[in-house]
Amino acid sequence: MATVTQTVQTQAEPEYVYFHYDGVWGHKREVLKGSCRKQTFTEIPVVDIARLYSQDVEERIGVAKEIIHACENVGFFYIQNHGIPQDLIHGTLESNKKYFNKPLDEKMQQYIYKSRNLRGYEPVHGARVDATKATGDRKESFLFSYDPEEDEIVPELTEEQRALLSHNLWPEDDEGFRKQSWDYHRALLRLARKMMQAFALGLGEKETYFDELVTAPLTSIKKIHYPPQDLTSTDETGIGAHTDFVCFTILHQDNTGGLDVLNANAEWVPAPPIPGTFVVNIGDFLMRLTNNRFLSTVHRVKNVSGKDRYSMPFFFSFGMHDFVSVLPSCCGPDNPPKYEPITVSDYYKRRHEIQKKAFADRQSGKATVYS
Ligand SMILES: O=C(O)CCC(=O)C(=O)O
Ligand SMILES: [Fe+2]
Repeated sequence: MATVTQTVQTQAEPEYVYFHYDGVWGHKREVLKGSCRKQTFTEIPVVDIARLYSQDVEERIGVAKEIIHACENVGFFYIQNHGIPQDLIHGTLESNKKYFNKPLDEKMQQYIYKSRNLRGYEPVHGARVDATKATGDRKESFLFSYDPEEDEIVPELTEEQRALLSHNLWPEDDEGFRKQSWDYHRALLRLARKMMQAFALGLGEKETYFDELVTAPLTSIKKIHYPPQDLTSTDETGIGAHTDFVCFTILHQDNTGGLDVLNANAEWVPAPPIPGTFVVNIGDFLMRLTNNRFLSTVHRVKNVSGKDRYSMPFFFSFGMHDFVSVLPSCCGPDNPPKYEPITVSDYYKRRHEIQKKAFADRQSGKATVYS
């Protein structure tokens, strides 16, 4: 007698990676396997930007094209030969460490919720990017933002424009920390403006296309200290998976490692430290401006090294008062603008409201449950 064997095909449940995007946690990407896998990156490209400083525009265009390729395909890339002196970086990292070594009550004098617009110090577990983690991010940070008086060329601003600027909360009696921070900021601002010119060139615009939008840009430097994570806890993370909401970020990471970047198959690709480089990543605002041509890529930090990790993202956006629409070179009859024009100020106001509400919900014990 013949036996009939019945095979029951069980469909595997899809797996997802969750992340924080556009101010909220809960966005997800399916982990793609087998024939469903897409063509996507498996490493982060390195771009040598020395030729951006060449007198020959063709040389500059060559680098700009490499940069655009990375923005479209990865949204993350290292820059090499960027021109920022190593001793300036080293001095700034040392002064950051000194700051984080101060007693907590001294640092809490600059608590971000004492400031009007979230500038200053945020303690360990103060932020919780990954809402599935009960304890919050295992990191402390100090954030300060653009001050026109500290720019190489002080921009002329109306009273109304000045009113939109941030108010930084500096530690009293620590002139050295403040001075070091602005020296580093000035150097990074010069580099960021250069990068903006490269984006313009690579997109086929005039090199100076964005110059007027970056005379008084919204910038922030976040000095971060990640103490070693508790390896026995599944609840610990350095910073949860997220996208940055600015135009782009120039990140300095020390040699500890722990930064991961999410590709289209929802695999985590490491972005290990490469001496002498910065990591540049595209944020939501530049993705918006390029009608999604540039990728604002999800990333996270897990500090499982057993050591302290120090990093410094420099976040860069246009001026607060600037009204920005999707770039003409990134839309057309078959590709209409996906986004309304918006001022940077309104865009940020919305994001800050979301952040303040999330903080208030946490304080009042209101829980959000994610599957
Ligand atoms: O610390 C890092 O390497 C990344 C930090 C980061 O992604 C952020 O602050 O947005
Ligand atoms: Fe980030």
